[in-house]
Amino acid sequence: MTAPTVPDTRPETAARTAIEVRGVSRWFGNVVAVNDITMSIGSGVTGLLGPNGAGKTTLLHLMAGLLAPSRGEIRIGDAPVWRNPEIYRALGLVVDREDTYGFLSARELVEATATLHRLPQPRAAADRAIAMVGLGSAADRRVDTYSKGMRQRARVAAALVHDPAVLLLDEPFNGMDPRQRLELMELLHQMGEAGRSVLFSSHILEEVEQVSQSIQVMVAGRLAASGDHRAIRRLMTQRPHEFRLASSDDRRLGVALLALPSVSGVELEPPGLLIRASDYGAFTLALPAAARDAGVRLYQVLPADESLESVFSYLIAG
Ligand SMILES: Nc1ncnc2c1ncn2[C@@H]1O[C@H](COP(=O)(O)OP(=O)(O)OP(=O)(O)O)[C@@H](O)[C@H]1O
Repeated sequence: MTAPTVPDTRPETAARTAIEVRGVSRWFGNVVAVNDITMSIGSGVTGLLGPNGAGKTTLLHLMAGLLAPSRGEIRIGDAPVWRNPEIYRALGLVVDREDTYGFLSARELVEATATLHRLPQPRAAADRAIAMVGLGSAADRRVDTYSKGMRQRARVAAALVHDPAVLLLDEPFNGMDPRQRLELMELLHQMGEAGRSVLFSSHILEEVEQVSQSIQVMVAGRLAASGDHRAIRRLMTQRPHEFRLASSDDRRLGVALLALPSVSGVELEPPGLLIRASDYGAFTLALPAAARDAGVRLYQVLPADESLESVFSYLIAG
């Protein structure tokens, strides 16, 4: 039997520590949850974007060594993840479940985690992690008296206590209010800036593009796209799209819009207009000027097929 490889987690090598996913599939009976994924995650913040059921949780659990790949391999740094408990020195995971012991304070929770990691000074490590997530003043209160955002912070502190080079978070923004969301985004950003590889899953593009340097899009178990937020936004907006418009003169507006290169169809559908645009981004940019030039006042512009599923199915079809 070969000895488990210990990944190098010194801060100066963290920037090089990447998660390498090579040809990984995972199936559960007949369900293929992750289908032949190859990706490489470097330092900084990466968003794993996909609709419900895309396979994000399964992929994160594979990366965290909690699940065996049915095929392929995942490595962190130079070390395989599966059957390699040493990997947990380099890895922190925040799962998508409210499974914190409510009777503990955040400090007790984080210190217990530090002890499990056999850190030499668990108390000091817990204090550091709690300060990082900004829970200082509430750290000695029971976790079940916290808001959802505070509980999430406590769980992030526990995942961070051993200063891992890689942090994985499953839907960390779920159920948070806008302020808590911003605070957590700032924290992820700081951790990425410090050279860690931070990967978090989400089904909301706006959330992912605000904080991620790079985005991996998963649909139906497959990697559908990857790139920086501009490239992904472009992919999602330069696509055919339908809009419903209401205006002071729909007929006149319809004629004016037909002249736009980004418009491929116009139908008068009282009480408004149905527009088929060949390019979402170009159309939304051109619309206000076209209406103004035609002397028409716009009352309403509604995307007619804005569901995330339609965006994602376009991506896999494309
Ligand atoms: N233990 C399991 N047994 C059987 N099927 C599973 C299991 N875990 C996941 N699946 C299936 O694999 C697919 C991917 O699920 P997964 O939870 O990874 O997706 P997800 O993108 O995280 O979605 P969500 O955001 O809804 O959790 C789904 O069809 C799911 O039903």
